[in-house]
Amino acid sequence: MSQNELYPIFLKVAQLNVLIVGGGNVGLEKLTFLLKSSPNAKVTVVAPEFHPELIELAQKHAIELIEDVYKVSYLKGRHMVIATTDVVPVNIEVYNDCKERCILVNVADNPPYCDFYMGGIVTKGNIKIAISTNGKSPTLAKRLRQFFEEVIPENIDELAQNLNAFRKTIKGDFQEKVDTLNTLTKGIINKNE
Ligand SMILES: C[C@@]1(CC(=O)O)C2=NC(=C\c3[nH]c(c(CCC(=O)O)c3CC(=O)O)Cc3[nH]c(c(CC(=O)O)c3CCC(=O)O)/C=C3\N/C(=C\2)[C@@H](CCC(=O)O)[C@]3(C)CC(=O)O)/[C@H]1CCC(=O)O
Ligand SMILES: NC(=O)c1ccc[n+]([C@@H]2O[C@H](COP(=O)([O-])OP(=O)(O)OC[C@H]3O[C@@H](n4cnc5c(N)ncnc54)[C@H](O)[C@@H]3O)[C@@H](O)[C@H]2O)c1
Repeated sequence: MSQNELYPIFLKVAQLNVLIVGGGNVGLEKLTFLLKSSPNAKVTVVAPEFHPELIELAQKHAIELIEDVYKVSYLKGRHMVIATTDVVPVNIEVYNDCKERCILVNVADNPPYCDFYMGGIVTKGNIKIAISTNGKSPTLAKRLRQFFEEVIPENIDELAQNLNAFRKTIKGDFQEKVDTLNTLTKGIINKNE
């Protein structure tokens, strides 16, 4: 069985500069999922033309829109770039320009030109689960996201909040605190014990 070797991290996109190149259907889809998970993400979109829904979404979230074709100068100060244009050579140019500058880049729907993949994301308060199929089936990523959105209870966040409050009250050294928290939470997964 092949193994997913991607390493997931949870980015503070509100303090990173993200550039999306292209503002059509795919640009809208990527921006929608980015903002659904991270409503305060700092994003700029550059394109000569924008999907009307993208303009609407940008206004709601203070997203900067630049009405222009891609130029390498737009990479200045960016940490992460997502290329979504309908012109393959432009997407490849964005990819190469980013690689030269060590900027993380994703050419949407084009795995060989991705340093990272966007994932399916489930958020319940402070709890977040990211799903990857290693690029094998984005449809399955979507279905798994929908499944976990259904089955994970809304009040899972209360559990996290209560444990956070409790963890601040525990006395003892680090190991004693770890032991106390592990004993307390054992029942969450070992239902039969
Ligand atoms: C998860 C999600 C996140 C997001 O977009 O933010 C996401 N794709 C989503 C939906 C979706 N995308 C596509 C379909 C149509 C059906 C299908 O093809 O399955 C559907 C389903 C639908 O819309 O119903 C088309 C598609 N996508 C890729 C290819 C190329 C290829 O696979 O080779 C093609 C074919 C293009 C063509 O035919 O030309 C590639 C990628 N899409 C990824 C992410 C990365 C892998 C994630 C993973 O590991 O699973 C990766 C590798 C790169 C990337 O783009 O980051 C989001 C669901 C969000 C949600 O609902 O929660
Ligand atoms: N729409 C889909 O669901 C889908 C699914 C799979 C693959 N794709 C592929 O993804 C690509 C994009 O699809 P789309 O539906 O978003 O296309 P689209 O025509 O809706 O959008 C393309 C966007 O790229 C912009 N653009 C064009 N040249 C540019 C440049 N030089 N610099 C910056 N922006 C530029 C356009 O102004 C527009 O905003 C296509 O190659 C398509 O075949 C699309």
